[in-house]
Amino acid sequence: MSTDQQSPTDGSAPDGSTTDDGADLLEVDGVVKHFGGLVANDGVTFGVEEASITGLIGPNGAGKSTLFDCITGVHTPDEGAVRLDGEPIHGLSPTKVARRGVGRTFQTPKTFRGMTVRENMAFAAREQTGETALGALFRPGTIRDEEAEIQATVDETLEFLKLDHLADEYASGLSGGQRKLLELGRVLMMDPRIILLDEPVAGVNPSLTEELLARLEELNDRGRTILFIEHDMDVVMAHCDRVVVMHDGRTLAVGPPEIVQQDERVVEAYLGGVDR
Ligand SMILES: Nc1ncnc2c1ncn2[C@@H]1O[C@H](COP(=O)(O)OP(=O)(O)OP(=O)(O)O)[C@@H](O)[C@H]1O
Repeated sequence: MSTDQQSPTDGSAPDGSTTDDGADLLEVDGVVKHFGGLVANDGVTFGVEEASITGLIGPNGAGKSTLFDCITGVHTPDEGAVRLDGEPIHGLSPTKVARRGVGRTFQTPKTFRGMTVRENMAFAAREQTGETALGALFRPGTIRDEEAEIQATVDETLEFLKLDHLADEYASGLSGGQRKLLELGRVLMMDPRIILLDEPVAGVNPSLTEELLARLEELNDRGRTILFIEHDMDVVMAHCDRVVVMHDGRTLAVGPPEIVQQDERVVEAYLGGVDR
């Protein structure tokens, strides 16, 4: 990546690493991803500080979802590295990346519609431990203890998300916003170090949007690191400590929202209509 993609006023070093005090939990380092002749990610570089809320923004087609796919093991970058706590995670399978502590939600939530809310949550925890039927057969006592622990965490998490009154409803009966909360719940059951959310409030009604954002803030207050893609600039400005702007597959700017919002290249590329 050429160094001139980073804003000199953006709080990041020319190579995209942060110069703030906090350590970067997630490092995206020169990630390149081609689809045939199309370069969807072209040297994307930035860091996500531990216990921060970072927003990833950029026009349609900027390469944001592709980058999430490169971070979470759906795609292997053609070049560059993704590190969690200093350890490379690029090239691992999505399951392995999840087990390392990277949780992810999708634009369209992935829940099992034929399972109840409670079953969806418990299933996510079992997926994370990789428990097999054969293993369960040989360790019945341990499994009973683990199961009780899972159910207790399910109850606690549903209460936290204010979904406890829906515990025995089928996921198919939930609204879109409730399904997004359930998907967040499934991710929390995996106890991730960092949560990646792809447009968490898109298409969610205003009261549930507030609920979801409040839950994210609370998770962050408890030390959870969050990276989310969002098109709603009011949400980004109100809730993010740092913003990463992507354009044409590249990192255009990285920094605090109020600084990034005033970066002329960002305004030109993306924020033209935002009041400053
Ligand atoms: N699997 C794929 N095969 C071919 N091209 C792809 C694939 N996935 C993404 N692309 C292309 O890569 C570019 C970046 O797409 P991507 O979905 O990552 O952008 P985005 O910033 O997430 O956009 P949006 O905000 O619309 O979701 C686009 O030109 C897209 O058409």
